[in-house]
Amino acid sequence: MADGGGEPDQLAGERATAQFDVDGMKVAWAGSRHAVEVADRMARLVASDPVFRKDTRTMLSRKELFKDTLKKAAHAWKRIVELRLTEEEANLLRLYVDQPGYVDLHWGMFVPAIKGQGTEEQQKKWLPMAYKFQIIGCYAQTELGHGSNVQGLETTATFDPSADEFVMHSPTLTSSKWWPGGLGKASTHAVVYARLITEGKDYGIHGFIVQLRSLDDHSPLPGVTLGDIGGKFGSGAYNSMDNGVLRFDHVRIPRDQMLMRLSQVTREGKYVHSDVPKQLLYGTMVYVRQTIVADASKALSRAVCIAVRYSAIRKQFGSQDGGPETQVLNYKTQQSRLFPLLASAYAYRFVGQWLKWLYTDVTQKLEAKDYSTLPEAHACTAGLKSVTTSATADAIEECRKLCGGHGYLNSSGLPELFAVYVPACTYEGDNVVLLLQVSVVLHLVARFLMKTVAQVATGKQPVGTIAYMGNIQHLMQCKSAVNTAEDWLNPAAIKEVFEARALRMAVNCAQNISKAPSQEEGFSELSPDLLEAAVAHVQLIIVTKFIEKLQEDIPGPGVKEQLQKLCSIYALHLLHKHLGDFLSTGCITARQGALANELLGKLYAQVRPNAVALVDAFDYTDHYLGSVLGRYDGDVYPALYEEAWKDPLNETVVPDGYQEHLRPLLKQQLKLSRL
Ligand SMILES: CCCCCCC/C=C/C(=O)SCCNC(=O)CCNC(=O)[C@H](O)C(C)(C)COP(=O)(O)OP(=O)(O)OC[C@H]1O[C@@H](n2cnc3c(N)ncnc32)[C@H](O)[C@@H]1OP(=O)(O)O
Ligand SMILES: Cc1cc2nc3c(=O)[nH]c(=O)nc-3n(C[C@H](O)[C@H](O)[C@H](O)COP(=O)(O)OP(=O)(O)OC[C@H]3O[C@@H](n4cnc5c(N)ncnc54)[C@H](O)[C@@H]3O)c2cc1C
Repeated sequence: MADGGGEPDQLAGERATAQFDVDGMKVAWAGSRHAVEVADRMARLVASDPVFRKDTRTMLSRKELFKDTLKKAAHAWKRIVELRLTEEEANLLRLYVDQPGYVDLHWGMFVPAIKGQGTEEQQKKWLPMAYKFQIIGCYAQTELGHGSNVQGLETTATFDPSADEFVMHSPTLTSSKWWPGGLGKASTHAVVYARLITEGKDYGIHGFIVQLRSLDDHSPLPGVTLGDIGGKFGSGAYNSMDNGVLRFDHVRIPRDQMLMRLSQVTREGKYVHSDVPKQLLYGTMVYVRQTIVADASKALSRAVCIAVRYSAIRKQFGSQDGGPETQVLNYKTQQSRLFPLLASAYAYRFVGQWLKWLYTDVTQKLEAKDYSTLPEAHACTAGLKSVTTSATADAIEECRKLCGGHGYLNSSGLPELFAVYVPACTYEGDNVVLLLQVSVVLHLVARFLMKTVAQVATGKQPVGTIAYMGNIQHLMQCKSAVNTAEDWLNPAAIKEVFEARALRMAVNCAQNISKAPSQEEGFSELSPDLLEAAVAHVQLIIVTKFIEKLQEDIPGPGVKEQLQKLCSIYALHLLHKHLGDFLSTGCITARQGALANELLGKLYAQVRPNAVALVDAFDYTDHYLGSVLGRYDGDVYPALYEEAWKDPLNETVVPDGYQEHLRPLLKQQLKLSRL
């Protein structure tokens, strides 16, 4: 259709210019041919089922939206059972249903908490019921008064040896559980985090399985107060989730409902701690942070897919002499805003795959009672969760702007995507609080290295993602050898400057902290700098994992070449954005910074003919994208026009309220004007 400038064939033309094998890229993105096939099958299953429609979601009231979520969750479960889907297939089906709801917390946190913190006996008792949805569970940790400070939680679980029971109690208003997803209306059970008190002593935070609602009529059990905490940011979006409030008034649970893998309370009330680190109590959060990194690439790639396709369709200016108008994707400014986001989507995908591997490796080691890699798992999940979610939230908003006015319409899919995504910067650990955790590690290592720099060759070397810090003697004084723009294509040149920048920032902080009256004061004063050092370290991890991915065998004509360009764009756009860090730490000269920028411009031009194919490789259905601007066929304008008429405001030609408020006003003004 050429009417008004919308040209669906435009996307076919774009696809024809691709210089690589899109199927091969789909495999690189998904991780394997099998993963592409399963994802594709599940996405189509959801897209073809009318129950899973979501095009009018933002127009529903909160109550309608919540009921719709219950319906979709029940229908998804029915399909999972009927089709005997595997765990992998079921997870994908839920992903493509794309509506936050209680099931996310049931599978994502309640089940993992019992698996990670329950004894074998407890797992045998509770997991089969959870697997069959005979009970629905949530993760009730955060309270009205404390979220980040887990050790500050106030809910109590006091052991009563006369009854062999714990008494769960909310002693203050601020001890009310507040935020847990699925708690408000759906869950029958929760893993509740509370202060364990036995023999008159407070042993700190522990997990307990608590039944909240009757399994007969869903009413709250005696002593339990429950409700939803109220509407949240945006229309549709996370309002499908019943984030809840919970108060206990001396509610009794059997002793064996304390999660006892890490520590136990005996029949007599003795507290016994196993030989495992107490931090394993936080294991569910580590697991979820790892999944959140993988989710960042999904959310970002959706936004980028919409913005790239629409930018290829949208035309503005350039036709004064009667010639064709310019596709906005051809504007260098559009490319320099959009292509780093495209590159980031791929970067987060690969670092997410690596983090999943790391998490699995650490879990296996923990099972063999090797706890040495726990701090690395904590720092990597915390840091990557923080950096990828903050950047993704910003990027979705940038994609909205890249789509001009139409990006602000709900039918573009971008406002809802942003509203659903942005709390990822806060939940599962506020991003600043998590980065400070990373900076503690960096500071300790930097301080240790500064002290031992003379013996570093013989001393204990840092390992894992901080291994580069052991190369302190070289990295503190090296100068980049880049001399031409193309020199920046060398991954070793990139890695060296990213390592030098991260290490020098950490060492600068450690030096400044050591000048403070106390380490605590120094840490507090320097915390804004420590955050930046932590970001530099995490960006280095992402860059390194992208470079390592490119060392693997990546089949398909042109696939690796495209990924190499994206890797360079990812790293060099960070270099450009944080040029101040690179210059002030003396890693590069201003000229080398300018050369990096020069290369970026050339790389954008090389990516341009491949842009649409690079987002096609995400393999998203129109249903999952949920955007008239991002449609696969590019038929944007008729779809926008049609979508407008679905708005409830257009159900009548003359609006409700005309008789009461518009007509009298107009009549009054008419009378006045006749006077
Ligand atoms: C798939 C599901 C869909 C997603 C939906 C999302 C739904 C959202 C759910 C939630 O939000 S659940 C609630 C999440 N809450 C948080 O994330 C709270 C954030 N706070 C914390 O994680 C921690 O308390 C803290 C801020 C990291 C630490 O605070 P503090 O310094 O007071 O620590 P301590 O508790 O005293 O421990 C210190 C010691 O432990 C190490 N450590 C901390 N966390 C971990 C961990 N996760 N794993 C391993 N180790 C950890 C920390 O580094 C210290 O070590 P040392 O220095 O003593 O060696
Ligand atoms: C949509 C959503 C879903 C959620 N789901 C769940 C759930 O299922 N279960 C559950 O238990 N919880 C859940 N939560 C709660 C969530 O985990 C907490 O909100 C989160 O951990 C942040 O804690 P907070 O709210 O106490 O923030 P605060 O810690 O009060 O943060 C407020 C500000 O203080 C700053 N700050 C705090 N501490 C420090 C520090 N030490 N140094 C510097 N700055 C600091 C933060 O950076 C932030 O700017 C959910 C939250 C949201 C928004």
